[in-house]
Amino acid sequence: MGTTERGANSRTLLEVDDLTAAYDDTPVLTGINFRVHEGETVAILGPNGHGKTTALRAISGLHAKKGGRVSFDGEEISKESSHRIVARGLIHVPQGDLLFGDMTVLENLLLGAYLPKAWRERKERLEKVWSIFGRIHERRNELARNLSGGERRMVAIARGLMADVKLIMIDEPSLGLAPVAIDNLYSALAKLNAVGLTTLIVEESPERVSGIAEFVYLLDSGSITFAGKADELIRDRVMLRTYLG
Ligand SMILES: Nc1ncnc2c1ncn2[C@@H]1O[C@H](COP(=O)(O)OP(=O)(O)OP(=O)(O)O)[C@@H](O)[C@H]1O
Repeated sequence: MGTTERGANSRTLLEVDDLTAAYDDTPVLTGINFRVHEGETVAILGPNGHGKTTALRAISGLHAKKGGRVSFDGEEISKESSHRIVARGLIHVPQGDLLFGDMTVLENLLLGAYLPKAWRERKERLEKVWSIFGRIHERRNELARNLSGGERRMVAIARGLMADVKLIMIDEPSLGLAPVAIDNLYSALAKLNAVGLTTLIVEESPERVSGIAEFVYLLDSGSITFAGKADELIRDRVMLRTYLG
């Protein structure tokens, strides 16, 4: 189990070494390396189409890896099924909402607690979810299809928190939301860290995550081209112009 300069006292929860992935013969990830330590909020940033979603899908077993090694909580998971990876507590909230529109908010959340331990603890977990996403507590008996885009995004993330989560990976939570909805969502995401959760967020720009991410990686054309603080990346005008336009 390794540590790096940024988290000398915390365990490494997710280790990704030389991960490669492709669609048929087209390479998308050309060997990426990164770490997430227990209790951290980390972001993977980068322009659209450069491999961020593919990286999350490869880690969570939804897309076949070509090569490399992924370890979670001290054990290699490179070859495991997505079902087994979820059971280990590595939860992936994909892009978009993927809610069941004709079910209530509460029913959607309970779907996230489908494994036996999570089901037994569902009441406590709901209390935790309400403490983070107060807005959806007010809307708990509403059909999901009647929610705003920002509320739907909150429910999708909250559903992930109903599982036995050790690390939650959230793919572009701000996608398609109005600025005020993004602000509300990010205020809630800041609380994930406060309740001790470990979070990996994928976003396009460093400004979005600078308030909550302790460490960021820039993914460009399938490679990590920057690793450091979000503020350093924001100050690095050349890097920003080159990669994020
Ligand atoms: N199912 C697929 N089949 C073939 N190519 C794909 C598929 N999904 C993604 N790609 C290609 O793989 C590359 C990386 O896509 P990916 O979705 O991982 O990027 P991204 O950085 O997450 O961008 P976005 O935010 O737009 O999803 C892109 O060139 C994309 O066109």
